[in-house]
Amino acid sequence: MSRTDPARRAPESPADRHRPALACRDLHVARDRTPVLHGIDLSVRAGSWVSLVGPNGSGKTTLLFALAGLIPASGGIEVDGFAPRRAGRRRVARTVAMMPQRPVVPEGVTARELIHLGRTPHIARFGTESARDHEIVESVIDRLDLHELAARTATTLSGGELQRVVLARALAQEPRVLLLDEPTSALDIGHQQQVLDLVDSMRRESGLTVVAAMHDLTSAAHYGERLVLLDGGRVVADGRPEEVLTAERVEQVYGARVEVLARPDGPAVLPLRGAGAGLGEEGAPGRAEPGEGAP
Ligand SMILES: Nc1ncnc2c1ncn2[C@@H]1O[C@H](COP(=O)(O)OP(=O)(O)OP(=O)(O)O)[C@@H](O)[C@H]1O
Repeated sequence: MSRTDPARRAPESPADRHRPALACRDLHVARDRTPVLHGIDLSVRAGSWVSLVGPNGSGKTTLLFALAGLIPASGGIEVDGFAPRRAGRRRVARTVAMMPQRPVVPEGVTARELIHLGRTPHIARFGTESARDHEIVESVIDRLDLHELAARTATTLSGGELQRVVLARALAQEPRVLLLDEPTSALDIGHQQQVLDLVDSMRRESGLTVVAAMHDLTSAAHYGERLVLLDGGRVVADGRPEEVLTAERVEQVYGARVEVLARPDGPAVLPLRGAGAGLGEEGAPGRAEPGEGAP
């Protein structure tokens, strides 16, 4: 790892580890004049990973946008000691990076140029990129194994390829707080593991604070030391993964029948097939008619 590796940025002191990197109090947000978030209280310790879970439309993206200062909200928000809506855009962007679910990609830029955009808040006005900026970008490309994609036009990348490039842009930003919105939704299982492990190693190495909205409850539980469950724009459970993820709660909130297995890395959530599934279905494995196979 080079000296300019983003993971090596500004190690946190022990005191830093106990202060919240991110906090909101009685947060209310409306989209198109419709109330979406109803009084969210959240305090996230610096250097921790909080997984934000909840059904479609429960308000995860809206909460991430509000925390990043990208949309108006009433109530207090503090990120690394300042209110993002009152701070300048450069200051916010030097502290918070957001990896959106639906990235907007400018026409005609290569993947490498897109990743370089992550350095913008660190470059002086009217200034140019330094050798260090280039080293950071190359280091991120290296860690996410993006060499083969770097020269490609970003709009031609597959959904999963683009998702990794957009994460690279967020990491090149060297944030103290990383907000991830469904960071692995388009990735195969190998790349999911690569991306989540990389973010987790950066969290451990440099005290990066991670808040990640995730639909995969098992990954959310294995990487997050804390789960915050949203439903209808309210926090309905907040705690350690094994406290939040019970089969009863998943059924109540998601309407899903699951089995929750206790695994060494945390709970694993296994969806169960619907009642009657697999009984007498054409070609279903293990299909057996009464009496069939009897000696
Ligand atoms: N720009 C907008 N205008 C109007 N309504 C919006 C807007 N953005 C979000 N909403 C609504 O706000 C609610 C919360 O949406 P949000 O995207 O925050 O949910 P989510 O939990 O991230 O959902 P998903 O898991 O499907 O991504 C939804 O009912 C959504 O339709």
